[in-house]
Amino acid sequence: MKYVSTRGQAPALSFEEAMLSGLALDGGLYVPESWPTLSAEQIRAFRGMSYEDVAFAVMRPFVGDTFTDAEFQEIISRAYAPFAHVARCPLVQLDANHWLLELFHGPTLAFKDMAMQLIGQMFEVALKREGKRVTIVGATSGDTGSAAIEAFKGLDAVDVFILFPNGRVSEVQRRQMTTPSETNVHALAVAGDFDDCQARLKDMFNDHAFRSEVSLAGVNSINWARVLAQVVYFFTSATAIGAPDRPVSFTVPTGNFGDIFAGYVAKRMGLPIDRLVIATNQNDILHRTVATGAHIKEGVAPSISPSMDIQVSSNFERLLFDVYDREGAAVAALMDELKDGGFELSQGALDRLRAEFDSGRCGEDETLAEIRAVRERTGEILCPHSAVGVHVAETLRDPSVPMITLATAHPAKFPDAVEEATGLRPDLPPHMSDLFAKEERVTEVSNDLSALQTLIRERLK
Ligand SMILES: Cc1ncc(COP(=O)(O)O)c(C=O)c1O
Ligand SMILES: N[C@@H](CCOP(=O)(O)O)C(=O)O
Repeated sequence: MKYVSTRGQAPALSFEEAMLSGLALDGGLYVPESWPTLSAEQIRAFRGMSYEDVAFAVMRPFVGDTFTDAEFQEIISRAYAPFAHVARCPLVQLDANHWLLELFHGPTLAFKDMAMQLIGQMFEVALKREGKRVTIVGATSGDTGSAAIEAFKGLDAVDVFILFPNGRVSEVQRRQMTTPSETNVHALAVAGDFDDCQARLKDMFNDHAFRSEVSLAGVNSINWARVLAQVVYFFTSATAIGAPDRPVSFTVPTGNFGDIFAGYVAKRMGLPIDRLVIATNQNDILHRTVATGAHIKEGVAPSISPSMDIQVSSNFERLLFDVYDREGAAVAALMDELKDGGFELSQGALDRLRAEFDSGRCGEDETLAEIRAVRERTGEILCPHSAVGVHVAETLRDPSVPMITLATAHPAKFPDAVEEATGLRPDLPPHMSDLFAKEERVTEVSNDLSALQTLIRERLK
């Protein structure tokens, strides 16, 4: 399996090369050159299998000869061992035909662990074998950063720098990033929003001299391996409630479009998904795009679901590549227009988008009301991101088709919003009970590429 850039101007790479290099040299994102498929019989056999065994079967066709089967099985088993739930990500029933997929039982309490724990193991094996050392730089609106730090802290072959928007993550998220004492971890509070952090990260990748000087690597969903690992739970959850013998729909709280793109990949691989529903908070560029065909940036407005405070949705580029018939030049032209504010989808591309995706938006008051309503109706306590998902799912779903909404973070990461909605302040689990007692280590930086590069160079000395 080879990986090609969405902008069509970078060399095709193997899985290992794509994983270790992150962004393509032409500024595009790597995608598989074709979508491998699984038969209905293969998918049906996932029922009753362990998460790890399904993960192996789903991801194997993408990995090529980067890992032997035995090596890959070992990597998967080490990745999911620290999860607090035997199912890794259990389904919880909300009503007769609506389920929550709880993706927050990993060490940092967000769905990012589902992929990041695996990537940590894959990087470790690949770097050891190649005798390489890398500098990981990540951009985060709160959850990717803590998951990356957890997965890579203390590793000899890696330094990890995380850019987060100063003052725009929850206190739990910030402390998860600033309290680890391992010296290979560097938390950088950037004067800007998440889009600024992600833009500076991409600038670093596009500065080819800097990129090779520091052996830059990325673990955001820029990295194909991140998206791939997230495909697995669409299979485990859908087969648990009857796929492939009945179609299932998914609602995904969306920001950078990585998680829902993973659902799209599962569908391309043969999983019978009826609708993929994009759920946004008030930062609703993706909802506006589906509704109107115009993909126009507006400023990021801070919300109570801060991890989705994103207007430049990186992985939307991967979808554009497919809906524009895999023409890199067309995608590159759209990305140029986006720098200047946005673009209009062609009618053909919009039709293809709407053939797969529905979308909805959930405002601040609706988010609080949804947390309250679900608590009263079912006893479940949702984080604000998951509440955005449930609200949109309830508004749009066809009651005759089973709906699975992704619950992307533990409510204790966002206690203020949960308390405002329900009067209850959720507790952190025991392994994080000393989070507020630990000393923080953080560097405040301006939203400036060369300042960031200088800081990274100095820290690496
Ligand atoms: C808790 C939470 N929910 C939802 C999202 C949105 O996921 P994606 O960026 O893959 O669309 C994120 C981060 O992006 C998140 O941290
Ligand atoms: N919500 C994310 C934003 C980055 O997304 P990624 O999937 O590209 O890593 C976060 O919490 O950091």
